[in-house]
Order: sequence, then C-alpha cells, then structure tokens
Amino acid sequence: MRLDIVTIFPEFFGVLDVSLLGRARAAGVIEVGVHDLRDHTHDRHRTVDDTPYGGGAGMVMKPEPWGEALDALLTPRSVLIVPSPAGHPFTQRQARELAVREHLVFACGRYEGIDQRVVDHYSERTEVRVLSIGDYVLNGGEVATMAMIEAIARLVPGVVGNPESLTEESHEDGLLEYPSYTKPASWRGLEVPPVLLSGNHGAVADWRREQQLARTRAIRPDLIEKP
Ligand SMILES: COc1ccc2nc(C(=O)O)sc2c1
Repeated sequence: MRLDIVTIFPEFFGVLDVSLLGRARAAGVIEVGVHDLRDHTHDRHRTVDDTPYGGGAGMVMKPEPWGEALDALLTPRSVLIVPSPAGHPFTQRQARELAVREHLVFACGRYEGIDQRVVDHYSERTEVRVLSIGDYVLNGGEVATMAMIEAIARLVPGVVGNPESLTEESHEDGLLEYPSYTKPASWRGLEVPPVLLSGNHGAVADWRREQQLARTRAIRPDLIEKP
C-alpha cells in the first residue's frame, strides 16, 4: 500500500516513523509520501487560501494548488480521502475497505476547508471519500488523517505482529470489546471474574460475548442493528 498526504503542515507527519507504522514502512509493507501544498503555489507569498465567495468569516483553500498537487499524485487506482466535519462517518468498516486498496491520497484541509470544486472535479475522475472521524470540529484535516491512517494501516497484512489480536477488538464485529484483565488475580480488593480463571474456554467465550453485548447496549445502543 502507498499513502500520500498533502498538507500545509508536512512536519506534522514526522511522527509516522514511530510505532507500528514505522516498522511497516521499514519492512516495505507501506510506503508513505508527505507533500507540502505550498510547493504547488507560484506567488511570492506561496498563497493557498483566499476569502470566501458569498462572504462569511474565515478563508477558503484555493483550488489551483490542490489541482496541481493532486494531479501529480492521483492514478485511476487511487482513493482520494478528504477529511471534513461534513463528511461521512469514518468507521471500522471504512478502515477495512480502505486497508485493501493500493493507493490512498489524503487531502488535509485547513481554514474553512477546500474549495468544493476540488472534490467535484476529482469525483468525476477517481474514487473520492469525504470522511469525518467524529461529530466535532478540528482545526484541520491533519489529526483526522493521522487517526484514519492508524486505523487503516494496522489492518494491512504484515503491519501488526499478531493478526489474531485484530479480530477481538471494539467495532471489529460490530460490538464493543469485552473487559480485559491480567495478573494479579486480586488488586486493591478487586477480583478478576472467576470464569476467567476457570480454564473452561467455552464458558470464557460465552462470558466475553455477554460482556460485549451488555457493554454495547449500555454505551453504544446505536451499534446494535435494529431488527
Ligand atoms: C478545514 O479542514 C478540516 C477542519 C475540521 C475538520 N474536522 C474533521 C473531523 O473529522 O472532525 S476533519 C476536518 C478538516
């Protein structure tokens, strides 16, 4: 998989060399390119934004630098991902779908966002996904991109050491994960649930499923499909 990120803050992504993604890059499982949008400006001030048509507060990112930057990166097999508070929810299902794709290009907006014509133009030519990581607003797309890259990259074969560990996580089966415990068996008067010490794998599996359902009903009833 190749990831390309376009941003006015390329230094923001220096951290991508740490943790599992760093190992995946070193192993050649994932290639990452970070690109400064300002390298695609041609005025003395390297201008990337301007005032919004129709008035209003803030600035809008100009389409020309984005066009030049994305033309240089996108291929017919790319997926262009545009983080936006107005986007579709980024979910584990999205992460799984994107983890098997060959080339992801992230367009990190700032200010009030990117001129709409950029999404419209590329939607005619390639797959574009406008995605939000949650019902809150960030200052730009960089944090959302980092979150999405971590959620996606960890699902790419060869990135996580033990693929088994990916199968019993929250949202992987549509439910929240069960509570986990480790030694000591007793801590500050709190005991590990006895079933987990029983050695009865069937009973442990049943208990864990019940815990998942109870947690999901209590915390995220929206995740439980309506009949
Ligand atoms: C201007 O670019 C932005 C601004 C806010 C924002 N908020 C996101 C979110 O997923 O919550 S993505 C995003 C991109």
